[in-house]
Amino acid sequence: MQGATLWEMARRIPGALGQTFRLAWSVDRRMVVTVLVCQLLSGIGTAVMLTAVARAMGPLFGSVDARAGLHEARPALIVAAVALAAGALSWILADWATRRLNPQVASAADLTMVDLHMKVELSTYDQEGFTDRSQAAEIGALRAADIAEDAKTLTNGFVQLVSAASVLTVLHPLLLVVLMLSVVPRGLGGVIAARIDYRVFDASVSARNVRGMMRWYLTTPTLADELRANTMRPYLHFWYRTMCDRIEGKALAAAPQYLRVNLAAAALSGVFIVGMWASLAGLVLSGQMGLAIAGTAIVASQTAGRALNSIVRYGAAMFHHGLYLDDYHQFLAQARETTTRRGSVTVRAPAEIRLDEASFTYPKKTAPALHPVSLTLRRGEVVALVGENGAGKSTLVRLLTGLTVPTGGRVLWDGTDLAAADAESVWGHIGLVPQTNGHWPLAVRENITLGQPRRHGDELVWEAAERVGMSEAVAEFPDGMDTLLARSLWGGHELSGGQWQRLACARALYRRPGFLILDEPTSEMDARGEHQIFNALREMAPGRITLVVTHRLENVRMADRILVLDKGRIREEGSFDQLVRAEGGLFSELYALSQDR
Ligand SMILES: Nc1ncnc2c1ncn2[C@@H]1O[C@H](COP(=O)(O)OP(=O)(O)OP(=O)(O)O)[C@@H](O)[C@H]1O
Repeated sequence: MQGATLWEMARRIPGALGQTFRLAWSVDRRMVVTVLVCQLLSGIGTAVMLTAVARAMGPLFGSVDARAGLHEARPALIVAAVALAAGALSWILADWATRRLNPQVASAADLTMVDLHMKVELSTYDQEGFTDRSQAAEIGALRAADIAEDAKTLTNGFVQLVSAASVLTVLHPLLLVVLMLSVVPRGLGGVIAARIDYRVFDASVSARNVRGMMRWYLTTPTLADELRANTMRPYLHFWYRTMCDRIEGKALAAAPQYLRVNLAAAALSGVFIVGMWASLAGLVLSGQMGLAIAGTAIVASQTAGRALNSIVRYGAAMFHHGLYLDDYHQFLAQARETTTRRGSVTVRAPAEIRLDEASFTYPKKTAPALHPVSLTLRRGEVVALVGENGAGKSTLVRLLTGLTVPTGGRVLWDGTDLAAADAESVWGHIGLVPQTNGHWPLAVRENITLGQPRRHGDELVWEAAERVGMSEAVAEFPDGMDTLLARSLWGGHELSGGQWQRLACARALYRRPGFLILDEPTSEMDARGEHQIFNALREMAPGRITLVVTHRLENVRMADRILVLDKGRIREEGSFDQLVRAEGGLFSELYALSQDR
């Protein structure tokens, strides 16, 4: 942007028009055609109106008897009035069609973006600048409807201009040249101002992003207790204010630049307008143009002037919004490249999951989070995965579930390499309770069935709630299964931390997956809840592979096998009794520490 010339920038407008057209065409072709036809009709209306006015001017001003002149001009005046009305009607219809089109364009742009976010590989989130680019693209998506509006007014300006300019050229070509000159400075001014605007935005996109993220932390009820009780407000206020200042500073620094550009453009444009009126007067005084024709020239020049103004204004706006639209399209192209596309092999619920020297190193990290690991999990087994913070447990879970592919080695589900398997088919067999689970602002029923809706009744939903000890609580909610779980929304109900965890477990159990993974599922639960969950796991174990990640080492007694992960390596493996008794072992040390609190 810094180095782009005005010409290069002006050249972007057709591109932006094309992008907008394609977007609008993809959502509602009928309305796009309506807008285009109405634009054309409104232009024809203007041309007919101006030609008729030119015809009427002669008898109106040339005749000695005003009554006779009016009579002679009447047919032309009627044509002018009808053309004017038809033009206005076309414009109104175009406006109606755009109003129908715009919300659809806005939703389509937004939906595409949100959908792509949900489809990209997890590693995309680790790419440098991904969140900033996503934020810039979001602005593009928000502006998509504005651009459609700009495009309509801009193309209308062109149609009007062509009509008026043709009439004006027939009257005297000089007038057209001078008129054009009067608008060019404002056009340049508009484009330069748009460039400054975009630069300001671009310079503050990171600060905006961070501020937007922090805003959630400062305003959400989830953190309201912590924020108040720990007197965090003054520092957070200072922090937020600093981000506001940074954004504000960029905008304020640009204000004098806008002033200079606008003043210069208006002054230059004024000089050319005076020039046009002077040429018109000169032509009349020198006898090269009759007064009647001069009258028509004034009407035509006013129309052409208005059209040119709207071309300039909306061209600049289009250019401005088009820059964001560019960000949007660039982001879509990049995000599409990183959507999860592994392979086409569909898998079944796994009877055996095997890691074959699988390792993983996060981008921009030199040390692997997981060193080459080989292990096998079998259907019917309950395996516990333990280890200290940062040992690599969640990373291992992501590999086993195909959420990420290993950077070395292979993960095989019944012999199928997950790197070549269809990711959706893999995830269809998984039930995952992650460390941080979503408190989805949906009804209880949707919170349990989310991801695997079933048509036939609520029986299985209640069963899942029962397994995690939530059925009594749900029955007492104001609307039972229909209770909306979002305190921030009208009529919403809030759950406790432990209840949310129980619901996340219910969701995973309801899926009846082939591979059930629970990552710290009971950290916020009471003893009864914990007991219920582990009972449910044991009951359901025969039909699936179960993996439990936990720091509460008492809980791993129920596991058939325990894997102890240490700094990205499996250090120990065995039953609870074996590991507790192992002299100098990491598990026995951690267990002893947990007993010694
Ligand atoms: N997205 C990421 N980008 C870079 N490094 C990461 C990322 N996620 C995790 N790591 C690093 O990988 C290592 C293993 O992290 P992981 O989350 O797998 O540990 P964990 O055993 O699940 O820890 P905890 O018990 O605290 O949940 C850590 O050193 C962590 O800093």
